[in-house]
Amino acid sequence: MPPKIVPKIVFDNVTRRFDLKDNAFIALDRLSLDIADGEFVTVVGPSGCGKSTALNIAAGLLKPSEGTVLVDGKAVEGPGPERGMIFQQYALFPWLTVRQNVEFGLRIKGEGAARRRQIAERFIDLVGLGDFADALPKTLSGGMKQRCAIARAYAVDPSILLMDEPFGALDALTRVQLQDQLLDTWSRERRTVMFITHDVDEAVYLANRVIVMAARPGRLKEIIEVGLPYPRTEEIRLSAAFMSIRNRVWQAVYHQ
Ligand SMILES: Nc1ncnc2c1ncn2[C@@H]1O[C@H](COP(=O)(O)OP(=O)(O)OP(=O)(O)O)[C@@H](O)[C@H]1O
Repeated sequence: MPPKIVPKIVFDNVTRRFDLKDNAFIALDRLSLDIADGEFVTVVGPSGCGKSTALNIAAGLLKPSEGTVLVDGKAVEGPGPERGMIFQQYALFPWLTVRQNVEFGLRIKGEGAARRRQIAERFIDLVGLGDFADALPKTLSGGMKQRCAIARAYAVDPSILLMDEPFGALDALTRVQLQDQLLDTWSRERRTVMFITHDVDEAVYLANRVIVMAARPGRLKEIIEVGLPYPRTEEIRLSAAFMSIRNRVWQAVYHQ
């Protein structure tokens, strides 16, 4: 018998209610979803369909009302170093330099000074901020701040990246560059990625599978296999095959 493959992340019938004054509001209704080790999934859907709620439950920042999220077969009870989070708002420490921001998680992890510096350097270079290692966040552009946040998340070597609209605030060109950089690192270091976006093109360009959600109550609507080869290139982005998948995702999101 072939060995049983345990998915990296399992949403098992996950419901989250928020208690309002007179009633309970269902933000996420019985979400069940398996994400394989090394897989890149993107999550799209109308505003309020529970995307961030699902991601925050996987991150351990929010408890489900019912159901469980399992990571490597173990129930999530809180945040953990194997899960890195990247948000739309860069969430850098403004009083620390790029290097100090990137070293921050390594310090918590207990890495010594020399090793911290070495690892930070590697990831700062990877995201193209080598010339800005000693700069404070306020002197950086939005794209550069997000690169720094990505370097900080990568540096602690999480096996899972949970990304909540990380490129949402960026201009189109920076966004495309960061998408390519993210795919490049993902293909070399094979992390499992769950990535929320409002941008259908971005969702298709990055993913193995696109998870489409619906609102009121927030729930899984459809899973669309992308099936395009990696590395993804401009040629793929402009191809008829890409367009056809993009149109399917668009229909699923906007004609609910
Ligand atoms: N702390 C809270 N208290 C009450 N309701 C909440 C809370 N957090 C989220 N909600 C509600 O749950 C629903 C799902 O929210 P969530 O942020 O997960 O949606 P989303 O799909 O990420 O939306 P968006 O695309 O706009 O970011 C929304 O209707 C929201 O108002």
